[in-house]
Amino acid sequence: CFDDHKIEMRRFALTKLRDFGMGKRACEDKIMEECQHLIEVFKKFKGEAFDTTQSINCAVSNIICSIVYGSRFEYNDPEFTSLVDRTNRFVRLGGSPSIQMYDMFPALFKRIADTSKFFKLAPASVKQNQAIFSRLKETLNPQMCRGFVDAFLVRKQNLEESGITNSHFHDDNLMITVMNLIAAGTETTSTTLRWGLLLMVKYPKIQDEVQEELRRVMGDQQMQVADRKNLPFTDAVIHEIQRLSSIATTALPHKTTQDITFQGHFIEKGTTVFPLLTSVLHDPSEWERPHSFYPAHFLDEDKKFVKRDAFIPFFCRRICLGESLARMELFLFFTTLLQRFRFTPAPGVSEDELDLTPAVGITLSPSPHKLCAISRM
Ligand code: HEM
Repeated sequence: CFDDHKIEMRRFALTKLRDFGMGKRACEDKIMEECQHLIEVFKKFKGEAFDTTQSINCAVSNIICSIVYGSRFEYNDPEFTSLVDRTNRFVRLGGSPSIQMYDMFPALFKRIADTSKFFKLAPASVKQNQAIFSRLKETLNPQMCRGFVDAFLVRKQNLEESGITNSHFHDDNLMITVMNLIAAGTETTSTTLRWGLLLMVKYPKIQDEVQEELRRVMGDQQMQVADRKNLPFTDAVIHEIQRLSSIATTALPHKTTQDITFQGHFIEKGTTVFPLLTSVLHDPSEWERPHSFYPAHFLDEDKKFVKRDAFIPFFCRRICLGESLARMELFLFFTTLLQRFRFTPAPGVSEDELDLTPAVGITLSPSPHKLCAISRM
């Protein structure tokens, strides 16, 4: 459900995220800078098998961190790695059946659900954010906001100076909004990217085609979002990665605003509904090969990219707040990594043996695996 304070926070978050570059050129530069850091980490493995989770999480998290806090972190900074690890554990634990049932029917499952591990994670994140906020407050300059937190603090200060003390701009709302943005902006995109690399390893012929298109159109040039339109096959592959992995199985809970009859079922106004995104992304009446990795879902007969109405990984109404950022990140990280590396299974593992069964969590992520990144340049 959406009350006044959520609407105000959502609107403020969206405006400020855009002000700090979300979906714009400035953000593109940040992502490309982060790609270079990620490439350096991958290169250090010298083609040996490794688990990409930590480094991809750090790279993706740094984008939302620099928008929210105003700066990025080094990948070996313990403050950062603990933040990223905790976000990861939070998402994994939050997807356990008992937490999911508690989320949907809190009154029924309050006593039964084992929420202890899940809720233990929150105090550490709160403490860590309080320390970051204090540092930002000490150096706050209202004329030069570095990120979302600064903008929030300046708005709060201005309201207080005008004598308004009951606004929604208070410390608790800052904390919850920041924690939501960091969690939503890290796990989703990094999980999708990890699916992308795993699928490239599993289907090397599709990886060949992507790399051939990148070579033909881009050569060694640095990627830009504007290049997407010239790379229809690669674009189709990225869409198909999102469709097949369907990392967010449901959207957030929504409430019906009027009585409605849906597929013969009467739903009363004010009922909470959980839209099942996977049921649409894998719907056999919408997709030719719903359970296969088939980039042609997004290509026409002339091999041009085509949009599909049933492609709704970000949902359709009151959509994901970070969609434009996520789309930019997926395109730039995926294409830059494939320009620089050939991805193969760990030695002794065949493509057939690679398991695509997802691990349970709030998002569906690949099961633990290692892969090799072999430098192409
Ligand atoms: C591949 C990446 C992503 C996917 C698949 C995804 C998907 C979704 C979905 C399905 C929702 C629920 C929408 C609804 O029910 O109304 C959502 C909400 C949200 N997403 Fe994303 N998301 C992604 C990346 C991001 C990023 C990078 C951010 C960073 C800002 C972000 C921020 C949010 C926020 C703040 C919400 C809650 C919006 C609200 O309460 O109205 N997401 N996302």
